[in-house]
Amino acid sequence: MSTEAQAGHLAHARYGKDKVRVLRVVREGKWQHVVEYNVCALMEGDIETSYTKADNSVVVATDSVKNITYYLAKTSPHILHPERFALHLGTFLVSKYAHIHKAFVTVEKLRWQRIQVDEKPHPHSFVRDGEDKRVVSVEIDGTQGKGKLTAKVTSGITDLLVLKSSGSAFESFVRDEFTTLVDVNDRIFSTSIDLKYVFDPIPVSLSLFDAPLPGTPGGPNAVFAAGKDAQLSEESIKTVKTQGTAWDGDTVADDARKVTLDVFATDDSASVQATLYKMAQQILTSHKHLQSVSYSLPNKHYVPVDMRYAGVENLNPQVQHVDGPGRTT
Ligand SMILES: O=c1[nH]c(=O)c2[nH]c(=O)[nH]c2[nH]1
Repeated sequence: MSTEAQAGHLAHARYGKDKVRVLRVVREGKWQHVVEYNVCALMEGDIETSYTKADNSVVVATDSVKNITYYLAKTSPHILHPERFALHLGTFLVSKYAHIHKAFVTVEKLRWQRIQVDEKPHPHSFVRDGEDKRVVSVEIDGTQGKGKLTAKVTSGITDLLVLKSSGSAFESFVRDEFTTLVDVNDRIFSTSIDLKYVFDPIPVSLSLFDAPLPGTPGGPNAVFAAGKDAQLSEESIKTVKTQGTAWDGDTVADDARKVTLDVFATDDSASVQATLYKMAQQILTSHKHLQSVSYSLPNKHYVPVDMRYAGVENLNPQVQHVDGPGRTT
């Protein structure tokens, strides 16, 4: 909420529930799938009087928002796919409550990868193989009418920690009275990568989540009516004309992570700026339904230790210490 101090009126109101933690197991015969999400679901609409007149009749309790999140975590056929789950939850909130006109859902997906036993994936055992998270933010806009919902989806990665011990230089930058940094043609490059990409907006409606997607025999509802946990099979998703859109967020996410790591590893980096741009260009070139890509790569500086105190020339530096972060976006 914000109020304008002088006029003393309500300028903006948005509320909901944050940090709803969901672990969902989907059983498919011997194979089990798990997702762990941190969910934030916020709403806007005709809710001003709850702030200005203590009128709780317009308040869907944040506790109910938490319960809806768990309800859809149990029943949504889209639960294993963060973009589609976030779209379902946001669409549900705006569709169910006449006076709620916008929903803002963020889903953070933690990494649980299958444990490989003797190089074979285990059916129900998983390992946290990195602290980076996939983050999906969805805005459902119902201000043009409940029959005309549109969704803006921004996805990405946070906290992807990387380091390369060679293949990075930083030379020929502005040199003046404020410059103390020396040119280096071979340095450590380490950073915690944050990536965001914005999909083309898509139309949504609640029936889209319940009815079969085109090319999906029987549709998700049929499966749930039969009392089974299920997901849309990957095969059926591929037949749907959704490639590269927010519906297909898993494919884009896998590729974006791969491109990020590949370019980081293989680029003969002239600077953080130049490497970052190459990553973004590659993602945009191969994903036509993305409107923009942005990266943040705060440089984690490792500085060679001057070891002349011990009579040691720390050349081709093998001992380095960590300096505070620069920030490049
Ligand atoms: O790749 C870099 N870009 C910079 O802008 C910068 N600034 C700095 O001090 N070191 C680096 N490295």
